[in-house]
Amino acid sequence: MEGFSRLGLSSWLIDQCSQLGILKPSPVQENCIPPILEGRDCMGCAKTGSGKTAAFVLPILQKLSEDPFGIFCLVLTPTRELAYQIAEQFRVLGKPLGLKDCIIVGGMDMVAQALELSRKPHVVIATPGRLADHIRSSNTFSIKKIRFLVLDEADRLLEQGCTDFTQDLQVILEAVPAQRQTLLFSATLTDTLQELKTIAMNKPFFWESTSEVRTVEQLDQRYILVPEKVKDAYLVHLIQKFQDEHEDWSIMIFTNTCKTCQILNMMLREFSFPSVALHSMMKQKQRFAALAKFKSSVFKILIATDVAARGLDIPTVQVVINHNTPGLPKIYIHRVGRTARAGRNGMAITLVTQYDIHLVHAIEEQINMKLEEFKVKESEVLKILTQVNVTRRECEIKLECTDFDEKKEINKRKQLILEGKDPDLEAKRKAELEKIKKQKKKFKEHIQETMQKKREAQVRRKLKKKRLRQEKKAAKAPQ
Ligand SMILES: Nc1ncnc2c1ncn2[C@@H]1O[C@H](COP(=O)(O)OP(=O)(O)OP(=O)(O)O)[C@@H](O)[C@H]1O
Repeated sequence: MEGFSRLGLSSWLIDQCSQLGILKPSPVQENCIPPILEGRDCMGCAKTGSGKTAAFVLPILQKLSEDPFGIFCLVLTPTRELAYQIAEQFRVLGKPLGLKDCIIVGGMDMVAQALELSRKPHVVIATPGRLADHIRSSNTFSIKKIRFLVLDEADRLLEQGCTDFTQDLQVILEAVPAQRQTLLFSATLTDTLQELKTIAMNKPFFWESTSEVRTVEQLDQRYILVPEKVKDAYLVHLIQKFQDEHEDWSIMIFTNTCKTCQILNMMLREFSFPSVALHSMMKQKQRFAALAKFKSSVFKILIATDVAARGLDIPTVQVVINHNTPGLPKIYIHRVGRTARAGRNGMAITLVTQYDIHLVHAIEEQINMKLEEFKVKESEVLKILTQVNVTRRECEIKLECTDFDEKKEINKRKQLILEGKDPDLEAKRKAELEKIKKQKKKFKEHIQETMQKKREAQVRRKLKKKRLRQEKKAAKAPQ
């Protein structure tokens, strides 16, 4: 208990912490809570599962208890599930305050959210897209007086990845006061440090854990080198092995696309594995239900896209399997961070094909350690290979009979409309770009072909000259 009071936190907060089993501050809490309580902006970069959420929730609650009003704090986070998780921490730790929170995420009823916002909750936890929509369309609430702005997974919010938050972020930053405390947290802040400094301008306090290795010590990191065609058989074999060898087990599997996620889930269920999928093509209610069932161990396997890669705190996860090697080391760090949290042990296994070896090298360079090979009896895998591949193909055919691809197309169109673009015009533009690309490729190939022909002709000419010289020499030589 001594630890937290030394940081300047009140006894009621320390009592709340102990109810969650938080007895001693973790390094990120120890280092970031005092400057936040002093009123400084803060950027905290610490490993996955090291307690970054409480590092900002605790000092905010302390400040809120001293001068309570709504809306006091705005937390932005990249995914809907993460918003609910953060809200839960605020709720539990802030219970004695009678804390009112409000979650503003996409996929949920906008009118109900607008009503909740108008009731001036103390804390708003939001994904940028939906909050920006509310700011654009409603004048029944204001975030002009907030004291705290938190960007959780701050580097992701600034990235222009497949979901680009930057425009929405701009709208939000224009709606919050310049006089505020800004707190930025992530396990991977360093790449976006300069951009982050433009958001946290109040002489930010920057803290980064000093350890050389960027993943947690308790995490056993392995790889299996597999040909693409036998990947699924390896996956099924690995799951079977964990099921056979462990009483209490729970696995998260990451895939690169919604479709693969869906197909693999169907396939695992064909093999009677207790699995459930989580990806952005699912309805929000299904997403929450899937996560809740996995958290409560009704399902032991969660198969997900990178929508679940960051922040989710599910202590029971013992193993993370990367069905594809992540293209960016940062994504790898967050994915494998879903296990071995808060001092627990865990294992991460990455399936690597011959085409992904350079990606593994990039990951190893970033995390500053080598992955070890996970030994598997190949003969065991070969026994199930045909059955697994046939089952997968059957699942693919089943999925083709549904409107999955169509839905994807509709979602894409919806997204473009939300971004203020005309989907048909965009399709035309894309087709034109494709055409130009093809023409360029053809032109390049044509040039390469011409150059090659020239080179060959040159070689032929040289050889001919050489031959002629030799023939002349031979003719001149005495018989
Ligand atoms: N001081 C502490 N002692 C023990 N457990 C803690 C402490 N602080 C937080 N925890 C617990 O550790 C777990 C991980 O915390 P949290 O989700 O905040 O990690 P994180 O650093 O935000 O991870 P990520 O980078 O993956 O988002 C949670 O279950 C939390 O309740």
